[in-house]
Amino acid sequence: MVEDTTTKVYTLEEVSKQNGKSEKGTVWIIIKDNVYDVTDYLDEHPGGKETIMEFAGKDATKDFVAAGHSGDAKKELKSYKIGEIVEEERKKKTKKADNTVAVYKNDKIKDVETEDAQDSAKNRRSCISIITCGLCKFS
Ligand code: HEM
Repeated sequence: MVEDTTTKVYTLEEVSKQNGKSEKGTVWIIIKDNVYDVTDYLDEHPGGKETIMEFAGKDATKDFVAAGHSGDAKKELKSYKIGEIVEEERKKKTKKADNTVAVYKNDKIKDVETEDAQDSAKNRRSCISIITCGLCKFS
């Protein structure tokens, strides 16, 4: 039998529908652009069912990280992964403008300039240096 290794991708809208209110009562959450089906974990959660239910169908990254979960908790989380968020809707490395990308740094999202933008900034700086030196010579 050939194992299916392709990762399933979901839109934010698809995840938002799995908020525990459907007929099956399925609960999905998003942590760092990964999608987890935690339906069977709710009653086991040492932090309580309601803590997770608050994020049913939503992104729980900030609060999951803020709770300071142990390595064991992170390992456990992995076993509930069912897929990832579609590229265009991911928070990590989402192309923002032509010359910036959003990246995760210390669990905060930050826009950084791409190499092209950094190169053009360097070129601008060296042009200014040449003009300044020229003006100094003639004064
Ligand atoms: C949805 C967001 C989540 C929040 C806000 C959250 C919050 C918390 C909090 C506040 C505690 C501390 C409970 C206490 O000390 O009384 C805790 C413990 C714990 N949580 Fe969560 N939790 C979340 C999701 C999850 C998920 C999805 C898993 C695993 C599948 C998980 C696994 C654990 C474990 C194993 C503990 C025990 C302490 C530890 O090993 O870190 N949690 N959680």
